[in-house]
Amino acid sequence: MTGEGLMRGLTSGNTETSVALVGAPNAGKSALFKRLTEEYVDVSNYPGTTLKTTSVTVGSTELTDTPGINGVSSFSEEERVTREVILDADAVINVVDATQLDRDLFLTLQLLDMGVPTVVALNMMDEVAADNLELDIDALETALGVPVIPTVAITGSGVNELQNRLSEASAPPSTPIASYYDVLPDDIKATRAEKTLLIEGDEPTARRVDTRNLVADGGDTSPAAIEKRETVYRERRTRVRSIVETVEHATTSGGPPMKWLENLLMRPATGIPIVSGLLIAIFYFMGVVVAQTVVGYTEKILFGRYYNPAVKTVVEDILPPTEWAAHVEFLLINDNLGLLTITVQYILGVLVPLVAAFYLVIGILEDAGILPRLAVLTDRGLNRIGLNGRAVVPLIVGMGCVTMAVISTQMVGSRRERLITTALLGLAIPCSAQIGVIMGLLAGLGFVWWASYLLVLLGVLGVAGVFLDRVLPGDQEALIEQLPRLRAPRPRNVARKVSNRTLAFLREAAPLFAGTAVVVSALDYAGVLDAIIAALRPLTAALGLPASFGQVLVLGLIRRDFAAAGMTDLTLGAPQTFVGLVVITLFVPCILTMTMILKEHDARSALLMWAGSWVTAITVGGLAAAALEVIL
Ligand SMILES: Nc1nc2c(ncn2[C@@H]2O[C@H](COP(=O)(O)OP(=O)(O)OP(=O)(O)O)[C@@H](O)[C@H]2O)c(=O)[nH]1
Ligand SMILES: [Mg+2]
Repeated sequence: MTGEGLMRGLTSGNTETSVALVGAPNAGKSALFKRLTEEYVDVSNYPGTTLKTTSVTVGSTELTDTPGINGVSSFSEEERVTREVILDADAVINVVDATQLDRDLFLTLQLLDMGVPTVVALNMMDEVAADNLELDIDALETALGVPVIPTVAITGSGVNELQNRLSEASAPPSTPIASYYDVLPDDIKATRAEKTLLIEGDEPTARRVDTRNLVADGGDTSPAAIEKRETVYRERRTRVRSIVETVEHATTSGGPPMKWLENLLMRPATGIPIVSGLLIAIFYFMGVVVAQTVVGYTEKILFGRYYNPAVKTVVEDILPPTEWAAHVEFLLINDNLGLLTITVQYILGVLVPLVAAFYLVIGILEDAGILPRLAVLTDRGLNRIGLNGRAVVPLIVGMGCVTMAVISTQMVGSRRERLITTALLGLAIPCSAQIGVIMGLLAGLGFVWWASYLLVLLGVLGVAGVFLDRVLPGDQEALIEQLPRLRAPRPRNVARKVSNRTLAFLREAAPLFAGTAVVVSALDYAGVLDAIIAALRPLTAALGLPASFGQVLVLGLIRRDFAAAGMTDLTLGAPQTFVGLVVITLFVPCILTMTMILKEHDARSALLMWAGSWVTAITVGGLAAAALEVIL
């Protein structure tokens, strides 16, 4: 679209007109917003994608994308946000899902009752035919008394006409609700919108308009007000039903095309096997294909064989043979965390593939409408450890890569649950790099050791989950998911998301990680790491392990798989190996993960998790060593 006004007719002079896209969750508001403004916003196949408003000015029109709502009352945070935008807007584009008229027209009628100038974008028109429905658009236009424009936001069909007819935005001069206005005091100073909301018992409106005469006491939630609201709602529902009956007709029998799959997914007997299969596939793709094969290649071949040696040669050639240059050289190209070598390798060779793969999988799940279903099916089990079903993806992803999982806690919802998920991930979920080595060592010891290891981990996971659930303030958040229909993911949308999110992630994470790496390198150079190894001697002795295990732990501060690999270099008996493996699994997250925890949470939580891992690892390891002493 070009720079002329979005609403050609409504625009008067240079003053700006504000137009808001308003509609039910998942109706396609953001997809339409993208079409109208060419501005990137997230479009996903689940309700609640948009949580904040986004505004863009095109010509002299400011267009705002809003969080989805089912009505203009002020109950949830999203409803409050959208309500304010509606009250301030000169006009709204009411996005209606054409396959959900019964649900969506309630909001439409409410907007019209409020007298908000409205045009209706009748979206998802492509799915109407697939659902074996037929809509009489002229009849709908007549019934509503405002323009109704059929659209398909993802293809852009109808968008031009929508722009052309925006100037016709209007509301009928009067609607059935007007008959209730006389219950309000005569001298009340309120707009038509405010009067409507008052009758419906909207609290912020009651506070804004002087309602002292309106309700004697008991505020706006008095029984009288609630009764009015219910009457108004009931009548509006009746009007919706009668409109739907006139405009919607079924063509042939049969349901939406993916309905059978939706049914299979929601029935536990079939849903749980399908979802388990899916989770295994995700684990395999992220944990094996990407975290091991792809990253193995980028790390060992691209960086190990070509990039790092080349950079080293160049740096060594350039720097003069002086003492200060030796310091600089260490910071730049040391083999643990050199700023130009290993740090770049971690960011580009490890993080980028992991993060992009994660966003790819999530993008596909989001677009297909699978995420909310995964959450619903796993909700029960996760409730026991203070989480809800939305934590399932991070926990699975964690077995691939804990760093990636910490990022994926973004989808968990409440801060409290994100903290619990992150803490559990950091504590007791080994990442794939570790799992490989650990499984190898355990396989050598035999099944009993393997099973005991698993039991210890699950025990720690359970205890830690229950503990955090108890001590963290706040309540567990119930999972309320409206299930979107299943749709084929759109490659372009997924690709766009992957690149946008990966770049955004890199911009934030790369400097943070580089900073951490320099600090750790400096500590290493100053001999602090060696001092730590020495200081750890009493601890390793208490665990019944040789002093060289201290070295393993210090490697583990940097990367967990370094620690695991370090274990293979030690010659230990079965009980010692077992204790050592338990300790390095529960031990602190790697510095890449710590960087992410720092980015996603606050410094205090990150430090607590880090310290908590030390304590847990040593305590559980010590207990295991003591128990083995008694048993064996
Ligand atoms: N088939 C079809 N799919 C559409 C159409 N418009 C949007 N979608 C898809 O519907 C889903 C929801 O689109 P969004 O634009 O994110 O919906 P929204 O109204 O912004 O949703 P919230 O932000 O959650 O309130 C996405 O998967 C879109 O690709 C359409 O006209 N036809
Ligand atoms: Mg949206």
